[in-house]
Amino acid sequence: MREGLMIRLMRLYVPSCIFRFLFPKSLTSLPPPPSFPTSSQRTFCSKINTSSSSGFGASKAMNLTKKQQEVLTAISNGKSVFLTGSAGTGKTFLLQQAISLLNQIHNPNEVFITASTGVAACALNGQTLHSFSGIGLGEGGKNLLLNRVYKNKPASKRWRIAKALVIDEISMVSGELFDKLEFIARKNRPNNKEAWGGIQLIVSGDFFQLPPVIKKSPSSSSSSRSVSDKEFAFEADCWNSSFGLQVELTQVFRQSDSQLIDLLQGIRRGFKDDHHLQLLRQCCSSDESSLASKIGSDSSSTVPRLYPRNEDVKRVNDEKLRNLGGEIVSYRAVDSGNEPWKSQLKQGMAPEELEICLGARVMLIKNKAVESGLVNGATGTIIGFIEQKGVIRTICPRGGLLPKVRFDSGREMLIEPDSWDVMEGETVRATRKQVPLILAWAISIHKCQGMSLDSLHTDLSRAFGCGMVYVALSRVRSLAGLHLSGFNSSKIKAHPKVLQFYEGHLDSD
Ligand SMILES: Nc1ncnc2c1ncn2[C@@H]1O[C@H](COP(=O)(O)OP(=O)(O)OP(=O)(O)O)[C@@H](O)[C@H]1O
Repeated sequence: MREGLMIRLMRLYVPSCIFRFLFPKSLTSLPPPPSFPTSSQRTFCSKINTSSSSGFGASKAMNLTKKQQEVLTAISNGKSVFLTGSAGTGKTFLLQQAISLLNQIHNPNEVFITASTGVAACALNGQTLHSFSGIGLGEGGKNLLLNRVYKNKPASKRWRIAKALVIDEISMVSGELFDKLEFIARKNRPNNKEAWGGIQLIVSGDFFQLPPVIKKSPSSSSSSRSVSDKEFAFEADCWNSSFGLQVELTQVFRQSDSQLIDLLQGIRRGFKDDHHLQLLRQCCSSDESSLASKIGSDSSSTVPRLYPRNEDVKRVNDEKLRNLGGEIVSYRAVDSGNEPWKSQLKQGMAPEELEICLGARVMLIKNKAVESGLVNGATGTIIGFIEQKGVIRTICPRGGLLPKVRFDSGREMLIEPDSWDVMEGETVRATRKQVPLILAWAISIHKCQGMSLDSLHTDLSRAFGCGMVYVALSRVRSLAGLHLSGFNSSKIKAHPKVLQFYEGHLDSD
């Protein structure tokens, strides 16, 4: 870290011919400095337009809040940071800024971008935490996992050379795993006795959102230590020594309606306030026909349905597609690269096979034209298929038939294939090429974590566990766009340990 800062400072103050002589490699690998606003430009809030863009991942010209700025300053000072906050407070947005900053401070080949889920990893062009760390499924004691990493040469090299490690969606990493990874980091870096062997750690997520999937061992008896002892990462023994700064962002950008923000803050904490329940009941429409009579059948058919379970998502999308009765056009993804990175492509948003037809409801899963709102999460309808020369023939049927989408904003666009990389430092390890669309009549709540939607309908009758209701509801931008069915206040749940963790000791704005 100190070396990176020194290079940046010298770059500012040393004549370029001398700098090039001193750091021939660094000079070519360091991109221009980050363009986040300086402290004198902290005129946030009033300049923010929260309603115009659809989807997530759009990086418009925005000013950072004081807290967001502080996080970047701490990172450039070499601190390890835990970044949290409720849905829509800009964690992902800030993480993207942090990644470009880290890539300027360090050699990008020594900066590793990971996430606990394939969807989140693909969204950041990173790899899953499991594939980065070389621990396989992560089952077994820490020494067993360490030996597995020692035998995996590329993985132990990653641990040795890492200067910075980014972990997104930390809420889905258990405390048990967090401790094991810290142990592996330290053992691979014996010269540095600090936590994580001195790797700068940038961790982001909201523990009130989806929790880790804990496999209960069938052999565990009451006397043996349960796997759920350290269920959440903040319960890890090494948690506090891992960070120089733990920050909670509190300013919500996704929603601007204070009534909705207040309602979501309550649900996040598992509160069942009468006033909030009353508001939610007003959003209920018992079935599809009552939703249609409430908002009109044209509008109701375009509202994405969020379901807790994948089988419901598949059933609804298949049913709606077949009901249109049009000729199905299929797009088959082309994958390249080696294992284990290639397998991670299957966990991302881009489907192996995309089946669509005229009239199908679709969602964009890549930013196409940020300035016109054609970003990740924008929804629309297929209005035609047009033959195009020069596209990847193996993906597209009949040697180049591309789908044309009319987005809900009114913009139309021919959607060309795009690519998703699994990166390790600056090296591309695997790539999927596919048309960047998914069917959007229905989406799973797990996959929509991170999205912003103008409207949604969610059937919560099969919701399970803590945080699921909160994740579903917090995707919407306004109360007018929120439609519910199967709602039951008993499904609003926050974990008591999470509540306790957020009480007090985080630095918030
Ligand atoms: N400083 C800012 N000014 C204006 N808009 C911002 C700012 N920070 C973030 N945003 C916008 O707020 C929206 C939500 O941000 P983001 O998706 O990063 O939130 P998040 O905390 O990651 O949410 P979730 O937990 O649901 O994934 C995005 O449209 C983002 O561009």
